[in-house]
Amino acid sequence: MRYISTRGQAPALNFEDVVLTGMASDGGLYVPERVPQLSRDELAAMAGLSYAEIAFRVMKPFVGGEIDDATFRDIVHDAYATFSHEAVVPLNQLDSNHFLLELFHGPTLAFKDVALQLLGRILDHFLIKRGERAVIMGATSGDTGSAAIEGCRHCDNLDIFILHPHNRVSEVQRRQMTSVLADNVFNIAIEGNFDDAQAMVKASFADQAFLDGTRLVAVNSINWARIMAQIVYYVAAGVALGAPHREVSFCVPSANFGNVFAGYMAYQMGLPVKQFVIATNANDILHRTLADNDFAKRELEATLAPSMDIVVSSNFERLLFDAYQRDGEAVCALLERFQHEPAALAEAPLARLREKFASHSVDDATILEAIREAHHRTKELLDPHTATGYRAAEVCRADAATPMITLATAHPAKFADAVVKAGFPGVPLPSHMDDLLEREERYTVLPAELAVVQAFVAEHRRTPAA
Ligand SMILES: Cc1ncc(COP(=O)(O)O)c(C=O)c1O
Ligand SMILES: N[C@@H](CCOP(=O)(O)O)C(=O)O
Repeated sequence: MRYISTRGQAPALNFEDVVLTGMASDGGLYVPERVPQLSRDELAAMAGLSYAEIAFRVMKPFVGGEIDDATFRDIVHDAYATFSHEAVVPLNQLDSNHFLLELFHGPTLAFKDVALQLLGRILDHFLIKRGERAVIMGATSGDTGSAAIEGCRHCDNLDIFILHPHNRVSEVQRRQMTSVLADNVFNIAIEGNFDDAQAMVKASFADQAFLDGTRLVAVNSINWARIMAQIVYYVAAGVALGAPHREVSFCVPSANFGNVFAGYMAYQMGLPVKQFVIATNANDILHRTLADNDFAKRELEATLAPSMDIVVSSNFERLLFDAYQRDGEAVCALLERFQHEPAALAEAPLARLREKFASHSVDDATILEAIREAHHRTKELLDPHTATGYRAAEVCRADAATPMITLATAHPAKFADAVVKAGFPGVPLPSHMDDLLEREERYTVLPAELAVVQAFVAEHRRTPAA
């Protein structure tokens, strides 16, 4: 299996090298050169299998034999044994044809655990095999950070630097990161927003001189392995509800676009999907682009769904690459224009996107209303991100006959503020986090200046210069 860049200029890489990097050297993101196919028989045979077994079968072609089957199976089984629900990602029926796919039963209570429990183990495997050490730099709006720390902290060959926007993540999210006092974990609170943090991480991949030759690895969804692992739950949910014999639809609370892009990959692999609904909060660039071809940055707004407070949505580039029929030059030109001025998609690619994707944007007042409404109708207490999906699914679904699967991306206990604002007394943290609010914290506040952040990373990494 080879991976190519969405901007068409960087060298193609194999699986091992694509996992041990981040962005491509031309500024693009890696995607598989050819999307592996799952036949109807292969899909049908997955019904009733364990999540780990489905994961092994779906991901095996992406690994391309670079980890032997027995080892990869063990890695996958270990990763999903950390989840507190036997089904790993259970489907919860809300009404006759609307389901919640609960992705928050991992160690840090958000969907990021599904990929990061696996990625940490794969990185460990490759680094030990090579006898190499590496530095991780990641940007988080709250959930990726703790999931990455939890997934990678036991890997002695890694130093982990996570940048979160200072005072813009929930208290539980912050403490999940900053109370990990391991020697290889460094939390940096950036005086800026998520876009600032993500831009600094991307700039660090583009010019790695500050690390004197030490390898830099991504844990954000710019890393292909993040997408690969997230494809699995679309397939698992689809076959549980009758695929390949019937179509299903998905509604995905979206921001950096890794999650819904993974669903699109499942569809490209052969899962019959009728419709993808993209739900956004007030940071609605994805909705504006699809609805009005308004691909323009606006000021980032702080909302009740803070993990989706993102304007520059990384993985949209991967979808654009397909919409532009894999014309890397056109994608590059569009994204360079977007960096500096309002942009718009060409007519044909936009029409291609609209064939499969619908979208809806949900403001804070509507998030609270959706939390109350879902609880009234179904007794489920949704977190504010999932609430955007619940509402968007209702507004956008193409028909009532196709099962709609809304992705529940986080546990409500992570977002007590929104839950209380919606009129509920709050939600207890699971027992393994009982004392989270009393644990000692360690983090460093830094200005949103690339040179300052890079100097901090260079100084604190335990990895000696190569
Ligand atoms: C809880 C939660 N929901 C939804 C999202 C959006 O997912 P994505 O960035 O993959 O579009 C995120 C993070 O981005 C998140 O943490
Ligand atoms: N919501 C995310 C933002 C980063 O997204 P990623 O999928 O690219 O890691 C977060 O919680 O950090």
